[in-house]
Amino acid sequence: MNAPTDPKLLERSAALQGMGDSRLRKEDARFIQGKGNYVDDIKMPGMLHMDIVRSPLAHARIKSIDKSEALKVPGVIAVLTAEDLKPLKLHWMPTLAGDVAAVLADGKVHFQMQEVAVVIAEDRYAAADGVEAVLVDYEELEPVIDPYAALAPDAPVIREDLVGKTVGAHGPREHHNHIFTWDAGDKAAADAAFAVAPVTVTQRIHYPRVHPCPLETCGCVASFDPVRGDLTTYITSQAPHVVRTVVSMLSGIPESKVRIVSPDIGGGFGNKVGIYPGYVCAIVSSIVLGKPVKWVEDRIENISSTAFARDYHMDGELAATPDGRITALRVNVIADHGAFDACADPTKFPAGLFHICSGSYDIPAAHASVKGVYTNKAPGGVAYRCSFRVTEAVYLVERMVDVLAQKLGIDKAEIRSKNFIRKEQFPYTSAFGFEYDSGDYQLALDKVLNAVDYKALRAEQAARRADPNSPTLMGIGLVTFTEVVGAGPSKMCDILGVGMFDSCEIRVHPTGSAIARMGTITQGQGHQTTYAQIIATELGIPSEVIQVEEGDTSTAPYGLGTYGSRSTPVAGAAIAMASRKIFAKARKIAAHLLEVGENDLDWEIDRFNVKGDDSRYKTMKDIAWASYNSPPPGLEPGLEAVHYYDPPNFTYPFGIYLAVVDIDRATGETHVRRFYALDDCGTRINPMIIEGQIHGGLTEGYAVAMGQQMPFDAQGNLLGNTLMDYFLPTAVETPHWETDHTVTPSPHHPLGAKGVAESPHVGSIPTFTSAVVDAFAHLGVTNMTMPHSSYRVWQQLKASGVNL
Ligand code: PCD
Ligand SMILES: [Cu+]
Repeated sequence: MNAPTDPKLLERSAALQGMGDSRLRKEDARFIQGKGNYVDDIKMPGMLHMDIVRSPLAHARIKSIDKSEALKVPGVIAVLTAEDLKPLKLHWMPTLAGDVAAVLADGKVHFQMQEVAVVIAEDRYAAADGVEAVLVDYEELEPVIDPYAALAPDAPVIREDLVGKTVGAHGPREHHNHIFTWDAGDKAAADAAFAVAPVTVTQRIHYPRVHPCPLETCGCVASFDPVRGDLTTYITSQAPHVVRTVVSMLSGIPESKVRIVSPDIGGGFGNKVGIYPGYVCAIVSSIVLGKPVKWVEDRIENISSTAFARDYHMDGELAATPDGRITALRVNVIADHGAFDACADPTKFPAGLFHICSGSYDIPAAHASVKGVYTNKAPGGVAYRCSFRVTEAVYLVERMVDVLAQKLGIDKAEIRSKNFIRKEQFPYTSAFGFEYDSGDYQLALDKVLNAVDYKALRAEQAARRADPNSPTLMGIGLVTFTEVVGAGPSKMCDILGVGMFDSCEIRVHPTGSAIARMGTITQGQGHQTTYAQIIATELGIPSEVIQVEEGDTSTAPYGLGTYGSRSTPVAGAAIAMASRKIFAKARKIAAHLLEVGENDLDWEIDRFNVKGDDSRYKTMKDIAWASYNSPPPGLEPGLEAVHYYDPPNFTYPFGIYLAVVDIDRATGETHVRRFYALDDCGTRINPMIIEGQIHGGLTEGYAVAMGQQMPFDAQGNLLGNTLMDYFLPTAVETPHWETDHTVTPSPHHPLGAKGVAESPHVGSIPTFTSAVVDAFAHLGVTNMTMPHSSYRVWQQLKASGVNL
């Protein structure tokens, strides 16, 4: 469709608020009035409250649990332990990664704050008092905190339930604390390239453990109806249909009698993909007691026991020619998965999509190996604003390219440009076998370098370095990343056997408004706004009268949910395809009404015109009415369609990020002077929402790079599980963001759109590190471990002898 120029047509097109329009968010009218409806807002008659007894120790045997005092607390109705769940075979549950996790500790605790027992009471206060009164007698065991130490031959056995199990869900296990070893690429080819390489660099890079920390913590209200035998659960889930399937499998209740509803969600960020013991216990309690049971965790519980992210210890190596052409990449990772392997990845990918670690570069040979290890820490390994370990992969390759540039004395921008996959090489198959769909990296890089006047920045930096009295060190960070999002083609991606397609159902009503439902679920992304825009453009119905619903498994078609920036690549495509089914039927109806052949019609914004005579037309509104009133003979009445979209490939959005920092030589404080983010997500549906998503992702990237961390002491105590310690930037700390874009459509997506929401997180974290390290580059520093807090940067200032 060509963009109209005629003012009347422009007006008609603008009235639709379709794709490309920065339409204001429809959901905000409710949110800014405090009218959101979150899990904790849900109250049901007779509802009981659950609270959890948690382990103070990281590794211990449970000698006894005494419930008697707790049961005397007024209002306490029941206390459940693993012993009570055993007859139901629910004391352990399967994880998404093919392991099992304790629902309630079965004889042993494996991490601090692990769930040991639950207390059900008439109100939240009584439940908390009950928790205090449960007496658990522990026998301390030696905790295993360091993942390298976990692999020592004589390391304590963490998972006694797996003793003697030599094969796990992802292949052989070589040690009692080893989970899997995953390999990708061609080891022989990479080794051969290294053997003859004139230049090689190596670097150990730790990406520390962090937590997604959404503002709303996790929780649910489970309500089992003993008369009808059906179960409704309101839950903070990014994947309600998957929860329904799992709940049915675990409970034996037919899936048709299980209804899962994700109401408004106060941020997900990967933290709300998995199934937590609290959910299972609330559901079991509701079934056993025949009453609704609410469980909502508090902040400390959220940070210390629900899914963490990252914790990758990476050894990277690059081989190159003396002029900076990369010839091979090798990487070995020790992945600390905590006590249970509960990573939320597509089933066949224990290390997620780490294969993207060859980045935006045409690297002929590459090999990656990831070893998963158990430690006495909370389980997780989720995609915190990242498409399954893409953040770790991008961090690795971008750090390595900087290290190589430094060794060779080549500028960061130049070495990247030299190794880019060229525009004409797309579709490009990487050494790891991923087929990149489209990109134009050089165009985007040039745009950024011009926008910030890179040459002038480097000149300023040189002058600063030459001045021994300069109060600050100046650093320039540059990252040119590629992501892989839109899981995914069901030939490659599934969750517990269910292919990772997504779905859309659209019904156009007689008066021309419509309702659409998808298998995804917004957590703040604005799907109600943007999804309507796709339909508006496809069908010529104004966005304003298109109602978008998600998150209720009783009404929405089956879908795999929202995470990994998959909604636009997968559900977005399903929306386009469902619209096109309706469009095809509408054309038939229009031809019938106008008494011409279908080929004699032209589509124009919101109507079919008779070719050559646009005084004869039928609008989509006319057609909707006719479809219920006078459909052509032989055509069934109504105007609706369902589409399940199985994408042929992932989409590969990319970006070029540049940061300028000034580090105070006295205090180590890092001031972000400039942050320029150019993103390319193909066709853009709502530029304003994209900008908001980028601001959000950059802010979370700033949080991770500059302050977030989850340190453990030798006993396995998590130091800092409140927002006093765990860094969530506010408007005060957050730098100013400059955004820009190029548009390289995806050739295989019906709209040309790629995902965007994770890019700013994935791309910005290595940019901050690149900038901070760059401030010290002239002093021989090649790497610094996040977070780059003032204290740690100050330590580097001292170590480099440049503190004031
Ligand atoms: N091309 C394009 C793309 C896109 N878009 C838009 O934007 C958004 C986003 O998208 P995407 O990218 O597709 O994504 P999604 O799927 O939807 O989402 C997801 C993401 O999202 C983000 N963002 C956000 N926001 C908010 N507010 N909140 C939240 O929570 C969140 N989260 C985060 C995360 S983390 Mo993961 O889960 O970790 O994996 S993943 C993630 C939406 O609305 C859409 O429509 C447009 O417009 N265009
Ligand atoms: Cu990830």
